[in-house]
Amino acid sequence: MNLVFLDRQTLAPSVNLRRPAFDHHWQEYAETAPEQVVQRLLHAEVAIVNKVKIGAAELAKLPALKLIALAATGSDNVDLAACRAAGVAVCNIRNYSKSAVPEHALSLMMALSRNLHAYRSSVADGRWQQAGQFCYFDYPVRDLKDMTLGLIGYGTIARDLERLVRALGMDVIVAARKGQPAEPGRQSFEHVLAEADVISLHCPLTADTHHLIGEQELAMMKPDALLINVGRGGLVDEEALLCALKEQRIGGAGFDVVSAEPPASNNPLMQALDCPNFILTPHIAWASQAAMQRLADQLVDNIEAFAAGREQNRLV
Ligand SMILES: NC(=O)c1ccc[n+]([C@@H]2O[C@H](COP(=O)([O-])OP(=O)(O)OC[C@H]3O[C@@H](n4cnc5c(N)ncnc54)[C@H](O)[C@@H]3O)[C@@H](O)[C@H]2O)c1
Ligand SMILES: O=C(O)[C@H](O)CO
Repeated sequence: MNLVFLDRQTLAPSVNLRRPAFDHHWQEYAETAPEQVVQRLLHAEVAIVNKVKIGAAELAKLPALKLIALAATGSDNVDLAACRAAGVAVCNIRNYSKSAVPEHALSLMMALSRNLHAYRSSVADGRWQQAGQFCYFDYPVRDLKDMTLGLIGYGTIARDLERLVRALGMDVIVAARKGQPAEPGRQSFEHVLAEADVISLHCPLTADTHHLIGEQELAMMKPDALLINVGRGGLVDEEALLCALKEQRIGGAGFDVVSAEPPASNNPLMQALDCPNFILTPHIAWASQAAMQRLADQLVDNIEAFAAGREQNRLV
């Protein structure tokens, strides 16, 4: 079996990626540009990708391909419908980041609610020396205790985040899918937007969730609410968020993801970086050594399962 990993560099060099325990030929590339995908996968039965895009146009030219093994939970870079139509199986990685990503989301929430970023910058700028007393109050400092977290998407990561924040004394409400009514355990999407002090996004990026949060939704949020996005960039209309931040219509935003990564310098969120209440990290919520190693082990498990004729973590 020919296995080709198109973007090996998306896993840190410290990760031990064992070779599958069956006869195979392994080829890996540090990175792959869109125009190189077909040529590199021409003889591959198994394509391994983290973020390289594979769509209907590529699949049409890859008759040998049998499996796309995602080195990620998110599958928005692969056209699942086209894979189904082409008879190409797809599997992803599950549960590997259930500590890492919730901890990152919580870090963003804490940093924003206490304005750590703004205070750190002002200390660096000499503001403390000018304060004339032992402290100063340029930015609000808020406790998460007694705040309400609104979860959009309630899978592995969201449930672990819920466990963490409940220990801090936060209340948690979970949104029903947009356009669907409230049901036991789920409040309507609009109710969650209006009631939560912190909104955190944990659903996949699909046609249904693209720009789930836009101008209208931002306007429904409390004026001091925080928006956390460790899911996917496309979930939020970035222009609308930039306006809301600049016009101080929301309390702050903590993002680990943007719509195109790495972001172009004209990405709206790059223009939000001078807002003291906006924090952007470079898609590293998942990237603890422990989580990445779990991902790498599960990636090879998935491929071995496929080779043995077992369905494991299959999306298609
Ligand atoms: N920033 C990072 O480093 C990082 C790491 C891992 C995962 N992620 C992202 O986080 C997402 C969630 O990961 P997970 O492990 O919790 O996945 P999961 O599959 O366990 O949970 C996703 C949840 O979203 C729900 N959902 C699907 N469509 C929805 C919709 N239209 N509206 C509301 N909910 C919807 C699903 O029912 C499911 O409960 C992934 O899809 C990925 O995009 C980011
Ligand atoms: O979806 C995921 O698992 C993260 O984005 C890392 O690839």
